[in-house]
Amino acid sequence: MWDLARRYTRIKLCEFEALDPAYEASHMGADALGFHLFKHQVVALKMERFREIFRYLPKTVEKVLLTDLDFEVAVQVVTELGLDSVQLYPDWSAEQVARFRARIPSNVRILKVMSAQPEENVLRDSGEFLRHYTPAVDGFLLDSFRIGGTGKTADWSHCAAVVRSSPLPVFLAGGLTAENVGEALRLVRPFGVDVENGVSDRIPNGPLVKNMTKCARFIAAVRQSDQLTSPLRQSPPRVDNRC
Ligand SMILES: O=C(O)c1ccccc1NCC(=O)[C@H](O)[C@H](O)COP(=O)(O)O
Repeated sequence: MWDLARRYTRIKLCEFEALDPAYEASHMGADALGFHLFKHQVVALKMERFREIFRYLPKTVEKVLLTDLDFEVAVQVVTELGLDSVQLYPDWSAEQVARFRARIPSNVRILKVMSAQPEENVLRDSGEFLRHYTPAVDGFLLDSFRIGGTGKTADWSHCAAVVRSSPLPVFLAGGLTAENVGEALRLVRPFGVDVENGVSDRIPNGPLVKNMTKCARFIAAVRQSDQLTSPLRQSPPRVDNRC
């Protein structure tokens, strides 16, 4: 579990494919970094790449695998990679998630992805969704859409209602930037925030690459908002003493 007594907004930056940006982001103050491994990708190749990156990251930075892999492959990958968390896309039942948890290292946190479009969720009623998965997971990642990386924001009043009714920590994702994250935090008050497009640049006809200036501005905006919105919010511990 996260140390919930430490009241600062957890910052999760996605998606990392190379060592340099991951290393820099983790020393810049990101709490968690997201690594994508989806079914259509070559599992062995990506595992090799991630292993190489993980060798150089501070242990205190949470390494999160985003995945839609089938059950047995996911167990193997999560077990072998030495991750801190897994962000699950498959719509396994809570019972299946519990079986998954029993097969992976006990320190690995499970985040269940939830769409802010209720009709995209396996259980359309948000309350029912939260109740179903709460016993099996450690938190939720509430994204604007079922398929992430859209760069689009959701209805933040709906997200705020989800956060209020969730017994577990919720990460807000979808279209966040250094410019709008303060407002998102004020309205939604999530446990953490997740961002991809807002800290990246699109290579024309190519992939997203991390823009380290945008990463730094995003982290600074979250920390500034923590100071402004709640006197109870604290600064995060140093990078070598984080939880
Ligand atoms: O990022 C993707 O391309 C992606 C594809 C399929 C499933 C999930 C994906 N990303 C998940 C994330 O957690 C993103 O960080 C999240 O959707 C926020 O993205 P953005 O709106 O670009 O900030």
